[in-house]
Amino acid sequence: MAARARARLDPAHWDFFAGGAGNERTLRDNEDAFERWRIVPRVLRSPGERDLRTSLFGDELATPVLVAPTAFHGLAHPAGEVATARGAADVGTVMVVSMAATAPVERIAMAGGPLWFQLYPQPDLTFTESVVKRAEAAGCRALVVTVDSPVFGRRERDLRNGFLDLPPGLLCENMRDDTGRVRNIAMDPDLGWQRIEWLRGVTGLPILLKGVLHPADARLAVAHGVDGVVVSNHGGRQLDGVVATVDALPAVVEAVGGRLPILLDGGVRRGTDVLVALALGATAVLVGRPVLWGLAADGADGVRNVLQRLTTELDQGLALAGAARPADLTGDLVVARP
Ligand SMILES: Cc1cc2nc3c(=O)[nH]c(=O)nc-3n(C[C@H](O)[C@H](O)[C@H](O)COP(=O)(O)O)c2cc1C
Ligand SMILES: CCCCC(=O)C(=O)O
Repeated sequence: MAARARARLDPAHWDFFAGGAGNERTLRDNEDAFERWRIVPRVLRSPGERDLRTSLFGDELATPVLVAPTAFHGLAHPAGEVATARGAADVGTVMVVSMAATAPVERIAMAGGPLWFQLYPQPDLTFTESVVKRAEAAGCRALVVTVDSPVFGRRERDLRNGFLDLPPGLLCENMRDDTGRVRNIAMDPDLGWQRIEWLRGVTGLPILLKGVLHPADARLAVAHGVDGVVVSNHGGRQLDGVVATVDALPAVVEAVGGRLPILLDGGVRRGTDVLVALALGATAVLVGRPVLWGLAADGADGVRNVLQRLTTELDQGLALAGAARPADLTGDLVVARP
């Protein structure tokens, strides 16, 4: 799917989607780290018909594989995020809409599937609040606050390509203010826990923090009353050299101690990767680039295809490991290779 996407994309846009920060160590390591885990299956457990349904914040999803928020789907396919949302809705999972989407959240919502909204809190609080209200009004079911980006990562492919902004005709439609002007997305170096407390007062939606890697931050997330944590390094696009997400997961799971759902993204490319993440304590995973490859290759069908394949592989993996449902995937079913 990646090869088909690459053949279709402008090379600078391929680099924007595929690339990471710095030497791309973390980008590579997210995938490689899954190679270091091995499954220790159970036998004679009569897994029967598997049941992949996953509850999150009161909604039931058909699969624990969600669509990570990624920017600029209009670069991948003319139907952009609307096509992505259709593919996700078809498989019965959540699409997390990026704040940097090239389609308005109201139109993405027309695909009918469950949406969450990803937020970069802006220094302008009045505007930030208006974006949150807009996402709520469009029917988004949770807010995913990206906390790993006080400044933008150094993406050398984009610097080399001179890829700085969207081409004419594409805009960050959810950055329109009440005068109709489209604002630039600001990264806020002053973002701190007080902003999370402020957000808690602004919205009744569940709040997830995306980009937690350190167990101390996971404990603070619990203390601040957030509703979920996404173990993520932004797909290796922010700080290069950061720990791979599946390697960071166990300590975060231990710190949270079951008080919040923990999700993971980064390097999930196979159903067996999902299986390993769930066995290590994640409730669900999100996929970024594979969804973009599906979108670029085949639009909504390609997105559906990618999500369905991961789900089918997970289903088969569950049966072969002796599990009937995600909750049966316990930590004893995986070992780290020496
Ligand atoms: C092209 C691209 C754009 C992204 N845009 C956003 C974004 O707007 N907001 C955000 O929180 N994360 C963004 N991310 C990070 C993803 O949500 C996710 O953390 C990452 O892609 C997961 O890794 P994977 O691509 O290996 O599955 C982006 C990632 C990519 C590849
Ligand atoms: C202003 C767009 C930010 C997109 C993003 O988060 C990424 O490219 O990783």
